[in-house]
Amino acid sequence: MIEASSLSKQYGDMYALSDVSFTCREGEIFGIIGHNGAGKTTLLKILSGLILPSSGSLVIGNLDLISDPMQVRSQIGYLPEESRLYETMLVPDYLSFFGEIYGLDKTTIRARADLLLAQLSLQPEEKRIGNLSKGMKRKVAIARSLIHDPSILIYDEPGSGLDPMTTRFIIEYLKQLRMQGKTIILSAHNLAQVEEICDHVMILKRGKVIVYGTMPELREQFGSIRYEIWYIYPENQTPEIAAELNGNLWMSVAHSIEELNIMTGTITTNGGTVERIESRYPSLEEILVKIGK
Ligand SMILES: Nc1ncnc2c1ncn2[C@@H]1O[C@H](COP(=O)(O)OP(=O)(O)OP(=O)(O)O)[C@@H](O)[C@H]1O
Repeated sequence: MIEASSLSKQYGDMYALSDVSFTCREGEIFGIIGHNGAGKTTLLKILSGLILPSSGSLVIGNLDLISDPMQVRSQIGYLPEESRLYETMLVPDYLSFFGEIYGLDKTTIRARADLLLAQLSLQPEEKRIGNLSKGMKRKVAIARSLIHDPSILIYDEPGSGLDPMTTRFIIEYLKQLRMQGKTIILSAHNLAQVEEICDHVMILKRGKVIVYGTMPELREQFGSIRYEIWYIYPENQTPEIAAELNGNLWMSVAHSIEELNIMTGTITTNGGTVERIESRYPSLEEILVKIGK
């Protein structure tokens, strides 16, 4: 469990983070979203022990990050938004190098590296890192974050700038890691992916938490359900209510059950036949737009 209480980070007079508190349970994927400059990277760097907060506390497992940073760091795998890889190294040597930094023995490093290369479909044996594609480099950075088998993964934009196939691969891999019991905290601009994989989502705005919860909780707080009524109308007749024609079906939107009842009543009274009614929930994107910059 990760427990952040009133974390703030100040640069001069500016607060990159202000009074951020949340709880992340073991084995879940926790998504942090927000517009550019909202404070996501700053928070992820604090969580990974790279920078210290100006105030507040952060307890990871039973350890306090501020008083026991080395111990906490050994449990964390951090994937920065842009990783600097050693371009002239071969991937297995690169992973061995980081395994040694974490104090692992050669046999363990070899076994872990082989497993990670297989899981990530990386067979770049003979290529230097500098000659790999962008997607492969991202996978190497992910392998590096996992070489010491950490229980917590802090990933900054894991799929950014990658083609859809590689992004999909990484999303599926993150789901596998969750099944293995890893706790993952990630930031992402691709909100559809956040909706797909995150158990909890936190929205930051100018360094402050606007809301955090499950997707249904966020929808309840920030968006309202709407109903799409799909119907057939007598030929050459136009509905009395706002509607758009899609093929041979008209579609009108109701924003409450009361409105839905009134609209379906009007449609049937005027000779229309309702084919189906679909509930539409706001997407994370609509919620973020509503919250604004
Ligand atoms: N070392 C620093 N010195 C001064 N200001 C900083 C520093 N690091 C971050 N900031 C500022 O803190 C704010 C939050 O930045 P941060 O990088 O955490 O945002 P972000 O949500 O990750 O943005 P993006 O989506 O663009 O990556 C920004 O205004 C940024 O300019």
